[in-house]
Amino acid sequence: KIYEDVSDLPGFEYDFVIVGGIKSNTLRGAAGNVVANRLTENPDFSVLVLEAGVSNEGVIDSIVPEFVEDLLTYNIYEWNYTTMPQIGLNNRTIPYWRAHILGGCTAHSESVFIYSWSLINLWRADGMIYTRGSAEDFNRYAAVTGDPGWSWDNMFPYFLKNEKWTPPADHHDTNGEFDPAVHSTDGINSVSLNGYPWPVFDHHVIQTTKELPEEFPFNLDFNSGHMLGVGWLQSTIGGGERSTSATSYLAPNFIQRDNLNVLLHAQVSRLVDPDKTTGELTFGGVEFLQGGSLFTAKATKEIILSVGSVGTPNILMHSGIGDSKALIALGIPSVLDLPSVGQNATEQPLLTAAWSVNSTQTLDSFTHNLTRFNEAYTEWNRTKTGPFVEGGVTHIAYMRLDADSPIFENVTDPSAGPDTPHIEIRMGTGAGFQPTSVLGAPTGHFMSMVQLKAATSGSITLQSNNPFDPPLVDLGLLKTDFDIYTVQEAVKRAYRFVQAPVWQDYIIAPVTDLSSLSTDALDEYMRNNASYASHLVSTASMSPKDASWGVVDPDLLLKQASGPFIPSAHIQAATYVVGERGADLIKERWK
Ligand SMILES: Cc1cc2nc3c(=O)[nH]c(=O)nc-3n(C[C@H](O)[C@H](O)[C@H](O)COP(=O)(O)OP(=O)(O)OC[C@H]3O[C@@H](n4cnc5c(N)ncnc54)[C@H](O)[C@@H]3O)c2cc1C
Repeated sequence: KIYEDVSDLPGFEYDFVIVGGIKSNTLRGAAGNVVANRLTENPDFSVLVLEAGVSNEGVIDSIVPEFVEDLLTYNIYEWNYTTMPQIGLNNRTIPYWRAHILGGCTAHSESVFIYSWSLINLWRADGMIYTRGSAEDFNRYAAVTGDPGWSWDNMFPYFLKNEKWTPPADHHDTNGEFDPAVHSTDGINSVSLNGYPWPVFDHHVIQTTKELPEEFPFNLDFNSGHMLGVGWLQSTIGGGERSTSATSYLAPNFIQRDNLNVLLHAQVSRLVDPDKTTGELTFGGVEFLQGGSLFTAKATKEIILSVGSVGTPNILMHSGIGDSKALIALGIPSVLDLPSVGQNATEQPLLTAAWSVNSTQTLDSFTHNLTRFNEAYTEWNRTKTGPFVEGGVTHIAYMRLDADSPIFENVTDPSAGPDTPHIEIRMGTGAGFQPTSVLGAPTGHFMSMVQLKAATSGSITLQSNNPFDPPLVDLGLLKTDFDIYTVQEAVKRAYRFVQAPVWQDYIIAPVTDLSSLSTDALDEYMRNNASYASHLVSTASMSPKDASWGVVDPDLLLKQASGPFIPSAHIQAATYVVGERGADLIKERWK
């Protein structure tokens, strides 16, 4: 059952208390709901999920795939963080999106509409993109943690357990657009190919893989563990609606379980009642705030912290778990000295390139024209079909830097292996990916590409001992030579992509000609325009049981004394399977 008011809660003691869940209308908060669903499969377990955010029920921007970023502008669905000045971005501070809604960030990812001059400008971030990462990514997790359970072969069944492969909204023939052998129709979370065709643009992309097959080979399915090449986008969308961890794992049939309780508007401040008498540190429960009052929920078996990569270190540090010197300096008594808490914060930088095009078959036709926008919305409302059933991206290209790239003279290759990309270029019709500041007046028809990859390192730290003050978020964007080199190389690849003969009559001109910029000028452009992919990881990193670094052990248990590796992908799929395996590990401990 989902409760809005603490006074309706059946009690304050449960077997498991899960902090952080997500409801359906935004795009995040994936893992907590997965664990809640799987634990309550056992009717003997009682579970409480505490979620600070609001309900996703009926939040239209979290349901219509095309409205992906709207929620980012509505403050109640957002934690409203702002980053620290980013040295690599010429000291810019930027808003850092984190969902404040049931379903977490899976419920609030993509599109911001700003209505002005009767035009609709769209600045698209990211959303619903379903990419699992490379087999090598997972095999590296297994090797680094010393637990083969995290290998690709062992995690693959969890992808199938999570995923419910669904026909696209337009029911088009999907033959040749994915590999059914690596998908499952038996899972919980809907995944589909795009459900609205862009025949002209689609043809140009696929034709490029034929005209430039060496640099841009076609990849039937980048979710097979082998990501390199250009493939059709897969998204967490089903029946023309966004699928989130709240809509899938907390769907009505699951939420009716008597042993599953979800309390919204419950912001957890810290873990309470630390006890070291048995030699092992335990906590008795969690303290949370609702309606101006503090309450405590007790867990008799386990507390599961699943509050995302900003929230998790924040709660740990306010509970006295972290770098003890830094905590004591803020007046927080140290309970466990774990200096890795909040460190290694790893994000993917993102830069956009856009071109005006000689075609009216673009998303701009709908987003720049209120009449067509309303027609499309009406179609979506009536039949869950039309251009609003997807987020705007059509394909993704994954590629590696050349093995003899000069950057490797001084930097060790950070990728997980030779079958793992350094660069992602995702593409689609429309100026949607282009910040309006770069585009100017967003009239006309465009196509755009987004480059991301690389790995930066920042941190989540505290500004005070008040758990309700926002933490300090440093993404460390574009701080390293490798990141700068890789984003520059990604820009060059994007321009080489559109040099395939097929684009000749289609492209009119780049919005900003990045190919004509000198290395220094491109560097400056990146620093002034780059953003992030919303893929923060590693702030509570996993390490081998006996390692002196890290925050959790390979069983996902907080370690006494416990290297950031971001998957070469968007990260909701990885989050879902960590939740799935995490639930199995907990069930195993308590069977
Ligand atoms: C704008 C955006 C777009 C994205 N697009 C994509 C994409 O296209 N594809 C993809 O694969 N990934 C995408 N991601 C990333 C993906 O959504 C996240 O990796 C994933 O949701 C992480 O899940 P999580 O459970 O770790 O944390 P979150 O999703 O952040 O969930 C944490 C939950 O905990 C709650 N919480 C936090 N603090 C507290 C507290 N103190 N007390 C109680 N509750 C609390 C939050 O409100 C939230 O509901 C996107 C992320 C964003 C922000």
